[in-house]
Amino acid sequence: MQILDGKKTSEDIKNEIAAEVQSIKAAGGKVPHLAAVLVGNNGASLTYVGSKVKSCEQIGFDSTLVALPEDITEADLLAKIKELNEDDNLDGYIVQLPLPKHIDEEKILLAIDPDKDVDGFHPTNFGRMALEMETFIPATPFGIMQLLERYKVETAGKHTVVIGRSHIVGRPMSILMSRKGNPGDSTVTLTHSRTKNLEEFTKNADIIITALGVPEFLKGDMVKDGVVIIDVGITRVDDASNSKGYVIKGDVDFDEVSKKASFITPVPGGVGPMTIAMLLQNTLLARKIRSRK
Ligand SMILES: Nc1nc(=O)c2c([nH]1)NC[C@@H]1CN(c3ccc(C(=O)N[C@@H](CCC(=O)O)C(=O)O)cc3)C=[N+]21
Repeated sequence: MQILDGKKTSEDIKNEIAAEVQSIKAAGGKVPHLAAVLVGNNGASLTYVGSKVKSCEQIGFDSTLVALPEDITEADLLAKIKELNEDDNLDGYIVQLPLPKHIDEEKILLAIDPDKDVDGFHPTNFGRMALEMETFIPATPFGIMQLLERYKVETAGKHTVVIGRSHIVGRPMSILMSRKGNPGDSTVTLTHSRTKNLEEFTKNADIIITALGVPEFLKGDMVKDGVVIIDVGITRVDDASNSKGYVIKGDVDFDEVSKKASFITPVPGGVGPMTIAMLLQNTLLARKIRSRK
């Protein structure tokens, strides 16, 4: 069994990006600039946005945190987005999800300039991804593809079972694994909350990608020997014995499933850190595309 080490791999990727930033600078070019829009102050969102800002500093990007009040109106948020779209000094930005209930998420995502949409959530970019064109691949799925590539996990002709059909993880993951190329060329089954006899699928899977948010859902008797496990679940579970007051749990019962797996991602330290690295990779791509224009 081999651990797919997202912490280490994300550091490798960040070092590669940092080296590119140095050569951009040496050539007198402009360094990439990423902004994150955060509405309200949800604890997990704050942690995540904070580590993005820290990573930007670490690799030499410019970064801006746009913190807005929980009760901002949809019109004011749209005005802010227009401002970011028009800011020639900014290469890419993300609007941290979920947004407060009084704001229409779809309306916001549609307002983001696709050229600055480093999350890859705009329909233009999602469509480009499905059509195998150059675009911003959503960071979490992109990070998973990088882990599979860098650890040389075989995916061609394999049966990949994705659990969960979210627009951010499950749905794009199912598309990426079925695309031509390596990693890819997989035969994909996309399962979800209405799937009957889920175990029939997981027991026959060569690769399982879970994005469910149910701690330790996937048990040892639900998988076959040699399976490849990608655990995208991150749920904070209260734990008074921990100094933070919580522990982070994945969708996979790691103790049980790791005994049968050929490769497995840990939680924490698996897919999570990769998400941040790939957001930075997308921002570098945004800078390159803008410098061509
Ligand atoms: N517009 C937008 N784009 C996103 O990509 C996006 C989002 N909104 N909203 C929330 C989710 C979640 N997400 C995570 C990224 C990294 C970790 C991460 O680094 N996790 C660490 C643990 C961090 C901790 O202590 O909580 C790990 O797994 O090792 C977690 C979660 C990005 N998301």
